Amino acid sequence: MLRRIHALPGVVLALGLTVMALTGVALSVQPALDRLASPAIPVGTSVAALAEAVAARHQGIDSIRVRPDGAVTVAFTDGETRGVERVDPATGAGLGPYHVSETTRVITNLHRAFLTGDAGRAATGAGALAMLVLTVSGTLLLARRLGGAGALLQSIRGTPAQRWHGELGRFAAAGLVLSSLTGAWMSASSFGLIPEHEAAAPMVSASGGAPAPAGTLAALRATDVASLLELTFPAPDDPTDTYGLRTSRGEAQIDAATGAELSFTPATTLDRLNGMIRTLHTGQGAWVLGLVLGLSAAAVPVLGATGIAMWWRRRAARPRIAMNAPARAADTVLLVGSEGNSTWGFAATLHDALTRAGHHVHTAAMNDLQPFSAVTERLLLLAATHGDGAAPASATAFLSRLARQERRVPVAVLGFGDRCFPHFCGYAEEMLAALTANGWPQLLPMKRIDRRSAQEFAQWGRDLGTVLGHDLKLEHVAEPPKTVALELVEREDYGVAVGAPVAILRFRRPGTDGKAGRLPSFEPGDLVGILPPGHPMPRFYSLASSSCDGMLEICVRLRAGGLCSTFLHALAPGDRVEAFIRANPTFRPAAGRAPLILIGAGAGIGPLAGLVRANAAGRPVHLYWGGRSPSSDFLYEHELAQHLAEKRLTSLQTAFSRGPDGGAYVQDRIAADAPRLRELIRQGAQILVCGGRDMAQAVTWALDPIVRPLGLDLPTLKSSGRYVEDVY
Ligand SMILES: Cc1cc2nc3c(=O)[nH]c(=O)nc-3n(C[C@H](O)[C@H](O)[C@H](O)COP(=O)(O)O)c2cc1C
Repeated sequence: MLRRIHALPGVVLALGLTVMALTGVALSVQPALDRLASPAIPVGTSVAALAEAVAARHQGIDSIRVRPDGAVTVAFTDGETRGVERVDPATGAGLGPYHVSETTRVITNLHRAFLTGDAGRAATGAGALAMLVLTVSGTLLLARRLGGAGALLQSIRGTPAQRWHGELGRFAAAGLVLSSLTGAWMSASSFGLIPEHEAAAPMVSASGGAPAPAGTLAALRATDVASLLELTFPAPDDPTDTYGLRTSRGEAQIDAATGAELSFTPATTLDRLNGMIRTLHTGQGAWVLGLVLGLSAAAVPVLGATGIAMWWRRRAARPRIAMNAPARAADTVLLVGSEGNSTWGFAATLHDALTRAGHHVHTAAMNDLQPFSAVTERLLLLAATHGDGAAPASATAFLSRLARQERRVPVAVLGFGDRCFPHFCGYAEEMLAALTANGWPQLLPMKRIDRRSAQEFAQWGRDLGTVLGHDLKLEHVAEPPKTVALELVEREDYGVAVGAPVAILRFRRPGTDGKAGRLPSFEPGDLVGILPPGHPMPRFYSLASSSCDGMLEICVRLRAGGLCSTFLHALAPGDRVEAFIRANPTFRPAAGRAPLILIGAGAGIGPLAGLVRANAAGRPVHLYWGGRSPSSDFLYEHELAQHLAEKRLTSLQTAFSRGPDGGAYVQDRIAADAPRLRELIRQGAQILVCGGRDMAQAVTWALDPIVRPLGLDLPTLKSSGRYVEDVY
């Protein structure tokens, strides 16, 4: 719901909000320019002295105004000539005619009303409110994603669009809340929805005597120019007319002959509030605030573009569910937890079969769980597992939402996973434990589906049909991933002599006329899915290059009986494979220049070497890597030496289990380097680990005593994104 509140106005109003924001940026620099252009208003100069100095240069004066931008102007009538000039508030000397440039006028009009009068003003008012809703909902979404309000400043992981959106959003949030609240207020008061105080001056009777020179009038002598807003002069041919003196304290009428204060109407709280809101919105008279608000507004176009990119990606990735019943009318609620979208395909098959059997089925992402209606009879949960037994993207908020659900209905959990992972269907199990602990009745015992097995899914469908009292045939045909052909151009072989063959394989996209084609976009640490010939199930490998390197590189260890690794190891230059890219945004270096500690073993060096290669900016990067023998499987040996010389790599520690020095593992190097690693972690270093599960486990044991004295532990580092793993 919150995401919809954020995404819908964001996508629909992006263009209008961008116009308002960019014009706001242009106007925000005006107070600083005005501050430079206008002489400072002195303290200690009386309004009387200023009025007298100005009166000496003109035949008739209508008013002296101190404008919100700090300029002091005089409206005068000299015979037939009327005009407005800027004056020096200290001396009353003329500084030339006052005018607002045509450009500023157009920008202001665009900002306030899209150049279209009242309708435009109403639209910008609604835009300000929408911006407020977007900022507040965006902050709540970010807090939810990072694990609560207390985690709002933690590093943000995800795709580049997600990271830019989150980083800029939290940078600009305070300024945008201020601008949108004050903008909505000003818009409401311009339409009379909030009263703008305009107290009528009381009727007074002036003495009617001959007007005295302005410089002699007591009430004007007692008022400092620093507090002046406006002084209106009496009409020269009307002896009963008075001076009108408006200051921040209120409005007074002054007798033109005696200088006595005939009336005083104090400024109300509403007057002061309106003035303060105008200053907070425009920054006029507060130029630093103006610049801060301008910087916040400058983030809006980027927030709009990245927000639309994220929305489009999510929309395009999700399969269409035909005949999706609204939640309030559904007897069956089917929720999906998926990262790579394949579980959505199973959900669509189940949804169709249940709908054909006469059920009203509402299918949605697990994060979009809504309170059940009175007609809801059952809940079906289809959940994949990602990370290391973790929730997939569309289920991260599910368990906390489930805890708020009042009604319990019978529930069936179907886990999707891969038996090769130690936490097979770990997230589905975590979910089941939470459901059981909270007293949810089970519709069916939990089932785990290995590697998207259509047979296991069909079997579960039969069991579900038995419980529902009718046949349920689930014939799922997995949609094949959209692949591209890749051609092997180069291979390097290692490790044969030590019984651990590893190949570095470099592919290109075949193009026309023998030229390379355009590779899909990817970064080191993303995954490439490769379909072994005749097998629909892809195998995933971590990428050791970025698409900017002009080739796709992977490091593959030959596994005994491994279908895909055997296929890849048999490839010769010129051979082709069918492949697709799967982003792996959690395994990325955090933005900034904090040191990186890269730890890996064997073929796990692939993505780490790719990260080092991409470090042209010379960020401190320390690599710990373990192999078997320096003479047989020292992967990337020459390239790493070059990276050290070019400062892409700061330090390299290797460990060889069959080395000449008796053998050591990467965790031994870590333990031996404890003081240096502790110092790097104290400086905010991020740790990225890639390789086999046993190595990763041994690394956590070696690191734990290193981080403890810093008041840290690995779960904390993991949850803040400072310890990330790509483990297989
Ligand atoms: C990076 C990655 C990590 C995974 N981690 C696990 C895991 O810890 N346990 C598990 O059983 N399956 C794991 N899997 C397998 C997925 O759960 C399985 O492929 C599932 O069908 C994916 O569904 P989805 O495409 O809807 O996200 C992982 C898959 C990937 C790509």
